[in-house]
Amino acid sequence: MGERHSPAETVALIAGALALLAYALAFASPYGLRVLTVAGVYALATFGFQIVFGLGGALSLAQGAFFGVGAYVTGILGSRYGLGFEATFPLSMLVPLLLALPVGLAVLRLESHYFALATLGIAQVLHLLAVNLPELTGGSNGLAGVPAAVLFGWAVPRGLPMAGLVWGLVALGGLIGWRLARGRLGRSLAMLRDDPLAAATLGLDVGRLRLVGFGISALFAGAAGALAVHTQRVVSPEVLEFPVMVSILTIAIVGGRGRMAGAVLGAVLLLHLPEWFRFLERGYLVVYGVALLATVVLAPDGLTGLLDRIAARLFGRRPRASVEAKEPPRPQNSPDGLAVDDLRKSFGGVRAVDGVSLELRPGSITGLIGPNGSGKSTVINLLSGLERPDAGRVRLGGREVTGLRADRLARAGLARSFQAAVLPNGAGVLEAVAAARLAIDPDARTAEAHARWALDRLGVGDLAGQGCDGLPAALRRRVELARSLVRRPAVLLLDEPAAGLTDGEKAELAALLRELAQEGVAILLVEHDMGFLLPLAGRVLCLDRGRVIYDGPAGGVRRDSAVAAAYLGRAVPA
Ligand SMILES: Nc1ncnc2c1ncn2[C@@H]1O[C@H](COP(=O)(O)OP(=O)(O)OP(=O)(O)O)[C@@H](O)[C@H]1O
Repeated sequence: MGERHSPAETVALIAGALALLAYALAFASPYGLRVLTVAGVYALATFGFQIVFGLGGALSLAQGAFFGVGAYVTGILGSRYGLGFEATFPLSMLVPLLLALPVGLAVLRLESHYFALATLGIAQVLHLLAVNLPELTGGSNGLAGVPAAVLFGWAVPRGLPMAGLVWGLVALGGLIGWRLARGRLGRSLAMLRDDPLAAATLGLDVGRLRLVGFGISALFAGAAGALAVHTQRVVSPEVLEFPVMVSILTIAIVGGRGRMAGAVLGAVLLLHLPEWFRFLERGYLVVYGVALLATVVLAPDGLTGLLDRIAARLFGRRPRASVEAKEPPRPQNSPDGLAVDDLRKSFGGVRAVDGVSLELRPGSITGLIGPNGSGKSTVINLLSGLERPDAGRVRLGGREVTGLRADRLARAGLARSFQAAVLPNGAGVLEAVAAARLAIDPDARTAEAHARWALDRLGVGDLAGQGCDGLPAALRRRVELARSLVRRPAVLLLDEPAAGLTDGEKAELAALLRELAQEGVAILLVEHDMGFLLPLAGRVLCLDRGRVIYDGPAGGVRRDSAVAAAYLGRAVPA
């Protein structure tokens, strides 16, 4: 999170760079230099893939295709039109980007496996085009005699100069990729990787973020494709075939998902393995397969993850710089709260929500009860934008917001919790809470200071340095609530926040909710636990099969015959 490299990481980076330099200058044969150059090309292509796939979790199988497009743009413009590197290189990045944007708009909202297939389709269409447009592409033979990269009038020869050019661009690309990954984009992408719906309820525009990631991946792939052609001096449909994609995917996974250093490490290793095991001849593939399997099984976070763990064991974990708590500013709370009129939603034949009207006034706590399956969660999903209503109107702060997307509603001041608290896998607690302000604070340190304030307010400030994984359910709920609180919402929708809490914890939660209401937040509380809910809520609505069967003061719920009938066979919960 916005932090610099640790000393150990810096030493490792410098040592790695020096080792590569020494090898290139003193030991590498011309052939060895060529392998090293190609490794650099693949590292560059993988930087982009680390952003879209490693961080964003979108398995884009178009990365190989963008690489191929970049290669063809340089090949065609260089060999047919005699354009120099200063023109072909940027165009080799731009054309894949121009391809990625419309394609991305069309396919990025698909579910992950359909998205992977759709992007694979792009690669196949491009391959067909490359083979079947011989006037332009040279057909299946491709184009030979692509000129050297001409830089400031100097034709960069193969060997050391070309290796220098490629690795110089790898250093630059790696730095840009690292900054992107550590910055707001990378942190946002990492938040939506595991649970895009939850990320949207924090105000992140999932579609736009993925599109930006996809576009960046195309830029990197195009740059790599251009350099590949200058290294090989030929371009053929092979650059658009699946092995390129498989190599990029393997490099990312072996090196470590989402890590720029992983892309470099993975590329150098993967390109050199065949050379090191060449003496095994055909047996090499078995060794390669076994090495790959071993890495995936033994180092699931890749080689960089493994190195991290070794470093942590040797030097101990880095103590987190302690973060000063800072109260996030309150936005102008919407004076009118949330007003819902005749909301309806059916799933097939099931009328999950059937004409619900309610009003959440600033400073009020409203309870929503009903037997299992009566539509309570669906109401919250409709109000938070995760489902679109079939009919009805919703106004937030006096503004019509019916059918608005979850991220827009979140940015308009609405926050929600889930029945099972959703926290990002592998993230630290402070990081997870700070991430809830990604849509508000561009600066990570400010977001962390606000996150610390929210955790303190929930009495779990001491969790700040811990990871989310493995937290007990009650603490997960508090951390999730901190993620709502840190955004200073005007309207807070809570789905069974007291489930699984001890009596003491419930009392603390009740006190906090009262405080929030006093500050002007409008709260909707879905709850089965009447002992918790009724003393808190001013007003209670009871749903049965999607309809409101009680709407009145909390005190009247237990005496109401319709409520009793809805819970027939079960007593109205204690
Ligand atoms: N995505 C969906 N697709 C199909 N049916 C759904 C969907 N979501 C909810 N339903 C149905 O809508 C009805 C209301 O469900 P909902 O989860 O809103 O109830 P609930 O009151 O929150 O229940 P619980 O107290 O068990 O959480 C149920 O019959 C449920 O099966």
